[in-house]
Amino acid sequence: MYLRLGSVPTLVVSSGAAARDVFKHHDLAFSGRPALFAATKLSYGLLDVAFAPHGEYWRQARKVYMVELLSAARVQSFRAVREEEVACAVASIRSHPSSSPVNLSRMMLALANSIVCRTAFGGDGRGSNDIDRILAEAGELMGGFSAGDFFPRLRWLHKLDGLQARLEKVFNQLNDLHNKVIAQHLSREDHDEVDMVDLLLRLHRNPKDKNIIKSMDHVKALITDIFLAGTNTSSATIIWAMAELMRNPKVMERTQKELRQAVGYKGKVEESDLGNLDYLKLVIKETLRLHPPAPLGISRETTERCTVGSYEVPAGTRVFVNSRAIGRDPDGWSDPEEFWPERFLGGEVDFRGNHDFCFLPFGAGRRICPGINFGVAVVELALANLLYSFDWELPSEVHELDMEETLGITMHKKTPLHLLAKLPV
Ligand code: HEM
Repeated sequence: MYLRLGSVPTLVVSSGAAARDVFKHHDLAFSGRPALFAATKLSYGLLDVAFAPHGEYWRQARKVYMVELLSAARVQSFRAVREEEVACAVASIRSHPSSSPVNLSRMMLALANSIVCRTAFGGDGRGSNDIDRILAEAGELMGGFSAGDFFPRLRWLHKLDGLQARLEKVFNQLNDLHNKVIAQHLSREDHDEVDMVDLLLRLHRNPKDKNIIKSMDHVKALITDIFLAGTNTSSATIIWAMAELMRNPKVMERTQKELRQAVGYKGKVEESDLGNLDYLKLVIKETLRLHPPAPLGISRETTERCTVGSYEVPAGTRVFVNSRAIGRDPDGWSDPEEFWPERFLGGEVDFRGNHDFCFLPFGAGRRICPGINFGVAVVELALANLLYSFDWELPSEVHELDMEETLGITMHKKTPLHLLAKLPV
């Protein structure tokens, strides 16, 4: 679909066939990102990965993520943090009166925030309402509408409409938070537990890598990315999965049966159990097909002119890959609107867009999400423990769950998910 949004030519990729053409034949040309108003400020002038223009800095900074911060081994090293935080969330649900519904949406966002906070900043990650508030505001500004992004010549308007002032305020709060955390890290002695700030400061001190992490602004920008890309996406996925399971009791029953048989009576699901939970993994894939938490990804921009199908796409075109529409494309999926995890049996469809490009919850190509291991680890462990530890019921006044979605960079369930948690008999 080709549109003109304001003065910006815009292409929306909304079928598996079009996505295949883009990512198989033109991935390089589609690897740019537009320099959006809020993102440019909050990323310290595009020193992050998610919004950095395609080029040498982005390549090197992304390598820092892939090798140092988000590799499978590094994600594994944060296992204790995930297990402790999930256990804490389960304990808090247990202590909640069973006759009153739990606000799972709020709880899962707090859980994702604590996990990301502890892996990035160290410490206990809790009692950080300030961080949650700053991140929520920053995320809202990143995903919100800004006229200057569609009429670049009118960016000066944001001095008058309050957007610039709001952005400055949130940026300063974020920056103060980073300064505090960095100062704490620089002043402490050698210690065993290593967090992401430690790793980036080490790279900053290492002369070999000095050309990548040149300044503290680079450290702050890379950590900001992890927060903004890693919290809402994981919590939204857990909530959509729980909502679908409530609407599909047979799938719920099968998932819980698998879990309780595989884990037995030990009282909690540990990461070492996840390898035996094949059906749970199908449920997560099916959730991401129907409800990709970043349904339009992060907007891209073509770096050169190219031809997609029979259409000329000029350089500088803004591009959205609509993974929500692609996941429901009737040419790629039978009964696409149905929640049916068994469709993924056989396992050849993975998260990396290798199924005729009909399943792209993490994007595809050079700019595919580098946080897949991290995000999936959080979603699997949290969901497994919620389903193992409790039987879930709708509050008596709710007869059917509404599945309305929010608009924005992250697609949440519009009304928070409130459920009754019962201890299994
Ligand atoms: C369920 C969880 C997640 C989903 C569904 C998700 C989805 C996405 C999507 C759709 C993109 C855009 C890719 C593209 O342009 O093709 C993206 C990019 C990105 N994600 Fe994720 N994400 C998740 C979790 C995470 C986590 C946990 C982190 C970090 C800890 C992370 C970090 C990033 C970064 C840095 C980018 C930008 C990559 C680049 O521009 O090179 N994401 N993600």
